[in-house]
Amino acid sequence: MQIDFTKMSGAGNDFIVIDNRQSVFSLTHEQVRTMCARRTGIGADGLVLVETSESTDFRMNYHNADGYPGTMCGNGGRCAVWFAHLLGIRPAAGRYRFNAGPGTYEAEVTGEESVRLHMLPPTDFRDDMQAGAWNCHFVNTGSPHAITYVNDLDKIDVFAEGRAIRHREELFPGGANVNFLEVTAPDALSIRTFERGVEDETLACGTGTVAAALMSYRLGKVASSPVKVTVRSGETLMVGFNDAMDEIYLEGPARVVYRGTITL
Ligand SMILES: N[C@@H](CCC[C@H](N)C(=O)O)C(=O)O
Repeated sequence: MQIDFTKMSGAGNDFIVIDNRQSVFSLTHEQVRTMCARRTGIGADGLVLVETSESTDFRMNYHNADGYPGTMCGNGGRCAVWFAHLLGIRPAAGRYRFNAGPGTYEAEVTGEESVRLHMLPPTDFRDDMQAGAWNCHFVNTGSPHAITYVNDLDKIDVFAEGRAIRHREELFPGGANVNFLEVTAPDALSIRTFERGVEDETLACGTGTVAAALMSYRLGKVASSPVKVTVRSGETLMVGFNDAMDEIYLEGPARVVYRGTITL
């Protein structure tokens, strides 16, 4: 089976994006893992299928690199919108509505390879959860995120420490993505994320970035919206929100890296 794909980067969080509006592909867990494998496959944090939807412009069907369906992917959603724009799914519109999991999302193209995604309200804020030596907070922003604050982000062994927290099922049933945050200004953070389903540190995580900004505002660690969040790739994502946290956006780059064909 030959599959045409587009490799995309959402601030360094990278994805294999496939136009599956004709429902040609029904990829197995092993096929997704094979495609996402860094050394022997295309290599990606996840795989996005853009599919038809009866009620919106398209459906985003997201899988993590481990081959299993993921929960909401913020950077993947932003890449899917730019991909839809390039496909001309709604020519000259610029504003899109799409389904992802149980949710419906809105987004707009804000410039060349720049997308603003409107996120659903967060749920399940929790504080002061002790994961070994780490005092964690938790919130679900479409995906589950554990959050801990550090003073020197570059010195953290994100793989080892993040993996240990990720598997604390007694604290986070089903596991969680793990975010290490450093507050750098009254409106700015730096973040590093160990991602569930990738089982490694990623260069960015959209729902993690949103979790970081909302948690930090709620705890009084940042003073205003929007919050500028510097991710591991060095790029910046913007998170804007109102005090009620029922209007939230994630904005940043969504780039085409290359296009290719793979034979499975
Ligand atoms: N990188 C994504 C998060 C994808 C889902 C996450 N790995 C999970 O399984 O919870 C993002 O940009 O939000």
